[in-house]
Amino acid sequence: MELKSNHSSPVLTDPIPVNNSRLGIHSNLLSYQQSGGSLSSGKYMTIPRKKPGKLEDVWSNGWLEAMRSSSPPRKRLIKDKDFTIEAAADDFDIAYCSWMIKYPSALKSFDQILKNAKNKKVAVFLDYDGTLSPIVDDPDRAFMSDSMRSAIRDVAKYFPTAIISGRSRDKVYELVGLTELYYAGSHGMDIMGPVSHAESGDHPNCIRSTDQQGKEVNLFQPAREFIPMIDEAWLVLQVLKTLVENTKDIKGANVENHKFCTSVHYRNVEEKNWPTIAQRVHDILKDYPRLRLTHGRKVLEIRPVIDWNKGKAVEFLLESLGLSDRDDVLAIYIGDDKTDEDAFKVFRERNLGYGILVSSVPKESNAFFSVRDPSEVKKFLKALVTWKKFEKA
Ligand SMILES: O=P(O)(O)OC[C@H]1O[C@H](O[C@H]2O[C@H](CO)[C@@H](O)[C@H](O)[C@H]2O)[C@H](O)[C@@H](O)[C@@H]1O
Repeated sequence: MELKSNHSSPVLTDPIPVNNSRLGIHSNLLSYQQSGGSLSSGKYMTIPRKKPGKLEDVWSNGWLEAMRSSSPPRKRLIKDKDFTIEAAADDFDIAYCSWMIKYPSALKSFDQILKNAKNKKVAVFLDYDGTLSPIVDDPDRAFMSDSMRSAIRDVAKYFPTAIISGRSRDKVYELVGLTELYYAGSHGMDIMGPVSHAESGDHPNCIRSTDQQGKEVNLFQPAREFIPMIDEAWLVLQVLKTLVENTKDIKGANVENHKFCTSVHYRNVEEKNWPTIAQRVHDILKDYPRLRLTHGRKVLEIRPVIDWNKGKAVEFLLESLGLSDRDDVLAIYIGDDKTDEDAFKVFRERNLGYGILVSSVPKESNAFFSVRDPSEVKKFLKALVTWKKFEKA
């Protein structure tokens, strides 16, 4: 892929070397001294023992409601004054079908999508978890199937293709393992792309580096225009350590390091302990005004308050690829999570192309179309490739 933009965002080098063994740290795998010096001196920071806040905090600010509604079960619970019953599959299917009037199947609407893609340059943006890999209990085992990998490899032969994930860039690259793609990690705050043209290296936003296999790549940290990212990575590292320490007694809690953001998983935490985990995170964040919280699928995501998200990352990539503000470009974004809504919104507002929501339950979205699950994502990607092959032939 060719990088052409004159986007004003400068680029930083990797500020803090990421030690891969620290990715996906489980709460009880990282030990701390209770007191000590600073991180930079190689010792441990002091983790203040704080007075816990009140549980009312997380009720009143809506965290618990958001936690309960993330990743809803397939069957709906119907609540009555005296009893709770599971809605019958038929009722559920009716609800899903009426929802699909608003968000039609991207597979069934494929001809309509193609009609608009004709004679246009298509760019493909893909979220990772829940989109390319099924949601599983252990984030370290969210593997993509070989057939999905091969579908994406084919897509990248014909279209500029990027993976946009909340995970760290290194982690998502490790999971996908294709050198020909762009990878936007930490919700787009850390972008890596293939070196395909000599001029890419001259790009003002880009520095040349090598990936884990020693292959040359281009690196971008576009949010630098807002704030030095090295400071943010430092802040996230501090909060990560405190989060690990303060959640280690909650069975099933898992804190992941994504370099510019961090995730606190509660998928494996008993629901009765969700208020506790929410309150602990809330108490810690009170001391970090430069960090904010967003909700994902049974995960609390902590990231810098900077005005950067998956939507901005898509805009940045399109511009960098010379595909911005052009009538002959159609972008497609496929994602399943709340953070993907930032991208869907940008797609709608700027008429960039089509957002496709991956969901097997009805939910409100800024996407145009829907698919049920990663297997339908794969079908869609394969169909795109088949169309392009025939168009070229
Ligand atoms: O932007 P994404 O690529 O969708 O990343 C968002 C989060 O994805 C991962 O968590 C989710 O998937 C896990 C594995 O299936 C699942 O166990 C978890 O409950 C989901 O929230 C990742 O582990 C998180 O760090 C990302 O923030």
